[in-house]
Amino acid sequence: MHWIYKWRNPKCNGVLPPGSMGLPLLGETLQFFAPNSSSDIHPFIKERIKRYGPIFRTSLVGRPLIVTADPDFSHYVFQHEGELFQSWYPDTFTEIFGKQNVVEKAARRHLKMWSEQDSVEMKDSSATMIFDLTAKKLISHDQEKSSENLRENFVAFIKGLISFPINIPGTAYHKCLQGRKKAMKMLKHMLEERRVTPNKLQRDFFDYVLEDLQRKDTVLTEPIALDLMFVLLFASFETTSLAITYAINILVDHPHVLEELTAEHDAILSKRQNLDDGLTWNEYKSMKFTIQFINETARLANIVPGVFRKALKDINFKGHTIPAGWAVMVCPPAVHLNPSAYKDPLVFNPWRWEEMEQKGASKNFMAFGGGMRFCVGTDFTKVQMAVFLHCLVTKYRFLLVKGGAIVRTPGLQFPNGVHIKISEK
Ligand code: HEM
Repeated sequence: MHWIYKWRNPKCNGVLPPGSMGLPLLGETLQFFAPNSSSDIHPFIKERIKRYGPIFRTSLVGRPLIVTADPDFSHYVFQHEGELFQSWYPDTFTEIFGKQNVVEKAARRHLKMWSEQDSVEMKDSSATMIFDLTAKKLISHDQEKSSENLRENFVAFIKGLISFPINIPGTAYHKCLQGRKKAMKMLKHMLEERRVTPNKLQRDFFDYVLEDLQRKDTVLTEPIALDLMFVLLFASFETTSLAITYAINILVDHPHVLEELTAEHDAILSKRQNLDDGLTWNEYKSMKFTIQFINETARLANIVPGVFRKALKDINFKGHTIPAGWAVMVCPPAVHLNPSAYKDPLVFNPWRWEEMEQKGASKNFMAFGGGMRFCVGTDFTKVQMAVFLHCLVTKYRFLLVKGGAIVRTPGLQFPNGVHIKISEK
């Protein structure tokens, strides 16, 4: 009884935010992961905001946690990185790579291939496209030629990312650790090979990292460099492919949006002298509606349902105390679906971005995080999506053949896939 009492009433040198710690050990994990098919704020969060307000406590996967749906507190968490809060992810700093013609070539090649099939499942196919491209640019990994399945290791890693830390064979956590271990082993092996035989013909991001490792004034160490490669590969392919799939799903359902998008891209081609030339940076910069469309996609897709931090000290905010050591989950969907920030928040309306901030983070838009750890891949993702959409709408038409339903667990999922038929115009 004493133990249960202590579980339900954790120690705090002030006033803990209201909420329930759920069952001993399990906490409220099962409710958090319960699938939900609405696009609205996940019922786990919505019910608790109603009951306790926008900052509440809970326990997930064995950890005490403060959830914030409060724009001010979420902003405060992002702004005090390193001082009051610390990320749960490995420390990395990086620079993003890429020339858009590489992206365009990949998009054209894949679209052509897909148009020759009866139908394609967008989530899997776009993940393959993005992973192939990123893995090639970062580490010259060619999935088709390699005997090892690097992507499979990342999929296992992602699936177990938020799970009970029980490391026995069969659990998602165990598979996650194994996935990371195998991927890290492959990366380490590559690094050792590269040291012996540097890549001279076609340099990739790994070569730049290796070069930096050899400099005297570098802050990089081998483990940091390997972590960096791992984080970049992991962060890039699942997120962007979900965003592309969500975008296609939207276009299928919103012909007037597709019409305006197509008009913008047709206009780009009509101004170009040689149609075979690739997209230019200026053309990308002129894609005003496309960027509004991408922002609205990021707002409603809510690909990252929670951003995690750990409180470094006791923190007092708006009458609540966040005890040192507790985890904090900033909840972007609650901010993105707040009717006082977005009129009719569940309606897909890219035109609303005409009056809103066009890029970056704000208190009301945190699809890519905020503060010091703001997503380094934001611009790369936007370029990738814009180039893909350009290649798609200028040359192809598409229709949904099967699937398209959305479930959140609470991460975005397409349980029956999004099967589309693509054909040349
Ligand atoms: C739709 C696509 C994407 C979404 C929604 C997204 C979302 C996010 C969010 C919310 C964060 C903040 C995490 C935090 O504060 O703890 C983040 C960080 C990060 N993202 Fe992305 N991301 C996307 C694409 C990418 C891509 C394409 C890359 C790399 C090529 C990338 C690399 C990173 C890295 C390395 C960080 C960590 C930065 C740090 O910890 O300092 N992301 N992303």
